[in-house]
Amino acid sequence: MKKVAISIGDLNGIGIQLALENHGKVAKLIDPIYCIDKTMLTQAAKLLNIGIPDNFQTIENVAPSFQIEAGTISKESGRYAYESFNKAVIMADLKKVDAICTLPIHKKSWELAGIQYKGHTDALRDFFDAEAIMMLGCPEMYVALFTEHIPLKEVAPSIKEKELTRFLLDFYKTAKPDRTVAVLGLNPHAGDNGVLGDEEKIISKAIENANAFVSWCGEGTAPYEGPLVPDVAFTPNVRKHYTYYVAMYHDQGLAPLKALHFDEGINVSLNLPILRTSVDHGTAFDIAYKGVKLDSLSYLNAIKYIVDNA
Ligand SMILES: NC(=O)c1ccc[n+]([C@@H]2O[C@H](COP(=O)([O-])OP(=O)(O)OC[C@H]3O[C@@H](n4cnc5c(N)ncnc54)[C@H](O)[C@@H]3O)[C@@H](O)[C@H]2O)c1
Ligand SMILES: N[C@H](C(=O)O)[C@H](O)COP(=O)(O)O
Repeated sequence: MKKVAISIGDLNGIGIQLALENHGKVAKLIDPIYCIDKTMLTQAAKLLNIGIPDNFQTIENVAPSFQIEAGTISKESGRYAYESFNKAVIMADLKKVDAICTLPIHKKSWELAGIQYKGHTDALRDFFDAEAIMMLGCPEMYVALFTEHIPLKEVAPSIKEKELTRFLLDFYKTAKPDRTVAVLGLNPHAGDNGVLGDEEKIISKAIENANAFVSWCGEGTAPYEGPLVPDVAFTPNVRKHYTYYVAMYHDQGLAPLKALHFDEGINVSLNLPILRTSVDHGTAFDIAYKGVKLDSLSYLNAIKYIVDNA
């Protein structure tokens, strides 16, 4: 069975409930090591009124203990979530585990804790000095993000031929798409022949470059198509032609993905020396520690992806 380090996410959120409630199912698929100290686990389990399974394997000295405050942004919780993630990454880097699965963190809590990263992907990029790619989805549809956690106003200037070509080659190499990949335009109507913007010229050139490199290597012909008009790219008819999409920015790709596949979708970090998967949802502070029945499909699918790919 694969050994997997599970970082516990923001303890003021729903991650720990997901971990405890699904441990029985998860332990049938993998050998999980939860990156949480016994004291914090006991506190959370008591608040949730959930028993701790006998074989719930934890680690010690993750970070200083703190008082859990359900649904609250806090620097203590942010620090704990980050250290939990850090421990999981180190275990994977040292090959103590085969992969990591991350439960959700809160970005503001990380910021309050003085953490310079916007999320896990960003931190992994720095840790491994590698151009990690954020891909979310499920077997029906995967979306890779060319830009991710940056303000919208910075998206257009970030679209550069060399960087996008590199991204497309990295994505081809690590996602190993088995169908043609759709690359979205940036502007309304993909610029409408330059009437509404011209970043599509750069996108077209990067697609041309990536396709030429791939076919020059004898790997196949033209894995990429585009730039597609973004507002029709996810209509039912167009989706019949594609499983993989490359979006130019976060909400361009994740709004349609989460509208269609929020429950079952997962997050995978590609182009790294380790495998990391995650749920596609956040900390859900609005329902944390309230006895609400959670949807566990994303978490279970994130574990299953590791079983199939680690
Ligand atoms: N993998 C991650 O670490 C990750 C992923 C996405 C968002 N986030 C972060 O989480 C924080 C909160 O984000 P948000 O409020 O925009 O999104 P969210 O996904 O936390 O919540 C959106 C809605 O979905 C519901 N929901 C989410 N997961 C659920 C589940 N498993 N079962 C039932 N209902 C569920 C919530 O109650 C809420 O109504 C932000 O800081 C965000 O950046 C982290
Ligand atoms: N963009 C992701 C999502 O919406 O699910 C999320 O913020 C997680 O990002 P990291 O994988 O960098 O934590």
